[in-house]
Amino acid sequence: MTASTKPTAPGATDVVLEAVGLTKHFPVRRRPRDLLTRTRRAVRAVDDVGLVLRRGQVTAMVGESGSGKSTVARLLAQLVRQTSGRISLHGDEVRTRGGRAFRAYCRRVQLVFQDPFASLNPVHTVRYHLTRALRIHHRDRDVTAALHDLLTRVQLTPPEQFLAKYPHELSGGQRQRVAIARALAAGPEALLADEPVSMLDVSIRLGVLNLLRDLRDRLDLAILYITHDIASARYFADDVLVMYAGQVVEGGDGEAVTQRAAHPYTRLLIASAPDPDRIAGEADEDTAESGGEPPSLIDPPAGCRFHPRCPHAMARCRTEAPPRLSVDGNGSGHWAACWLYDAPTVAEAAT
Ligand SMILES: Nc1ncnc2c1ncn2[C@@H]1O[C@H](COP(=O)(O)OP(=O)(O)OP(=O)(O)O)[C@@H](O)[C@H]1O
Repeated sequence: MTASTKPTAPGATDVVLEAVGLTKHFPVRRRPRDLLTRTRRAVRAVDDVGLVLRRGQVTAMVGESGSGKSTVARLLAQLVRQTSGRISLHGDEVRTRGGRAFRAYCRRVQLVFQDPFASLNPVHTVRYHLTRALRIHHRDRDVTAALHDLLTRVQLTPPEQFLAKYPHELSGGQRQRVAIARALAAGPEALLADEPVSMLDVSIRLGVLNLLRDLRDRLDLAILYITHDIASARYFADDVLVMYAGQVVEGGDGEAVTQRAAHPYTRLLIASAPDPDRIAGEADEDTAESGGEPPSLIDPPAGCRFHPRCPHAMARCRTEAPPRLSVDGNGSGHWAACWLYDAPTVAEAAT
């Protein structure tokens, strides 16, 4: 049974941002032999990705390096243009770049980058960064009060102590809080957080994740949390999407995906994550054989892109790309793009 792509509870009115069939291929410079054969090659960074961000919910996008997560964030933030597919905010598709509707979209969908040091200008103070963002987006606001609000909201208090500081005078966690405050200055409805804690010391990561959770609850933000760390997604996200080689291979509510992972790749990710409860050397029998590397995105494998690494690969997996299939058949919304969940295929394989 193909899983429904319609949003489940909470209702469709809670949908803030939606992407359908989102695809980004980066052209690769042609080699001399490509000129002869007229081959046009491309890195298929994102292929046919669908996602929904809902008000007051965190959706985690998990996958290993190079799986296309950051490209999805840059597409949603309109920093790069998609090759195909559509992105809509409250049901309105973004069609043109420029103009009032596009500017409103860019205000309402804000991106927080992985490296707060690189995203803040070292020659400007916190006051400058935040004032500039406020002036661009809300010319009529009382700036002093707004600065105070923003810094309090990201728990940099007392605000007066931080306004005159330069990025190098702040800790990594404080810098990321300033970057988050700058995103909030626009008054967004969706926040795209691209590995927001991966450059921070382990000891302060939890504080920043708790801040994002607090913002989700207080401001009803729709948050996309991009990470390679499935353990943090388990802790933090309402919904989880798992990306492999440019495609989303599993999705559902956070608990289902992380506690009852269905796709062999998700199981591999979980088995590879450090887990203090697992005895060293002990491996899930499902994942023990799944070694190997992710495939080339210029020439990805036919069929399921995970099949060369999959311990359960069947003949069909090598030729046909699996659709989203319901994992439990009870309408929970937990799905996997894996032929293991196609009843006729499994029956055939068993005979
Ligand atoms: N501008 C670009 N031109 C060509 N290829 C690109 C470009 N940007 C990204 N890619 C390629 O697209 C693929 C996906 O990259 P992306 O950065 O989205 O992955 P990621 O999952 O975010 O990885 P990481 O966690 O390492 O950032 C990679 O193979 C990358 O080399």
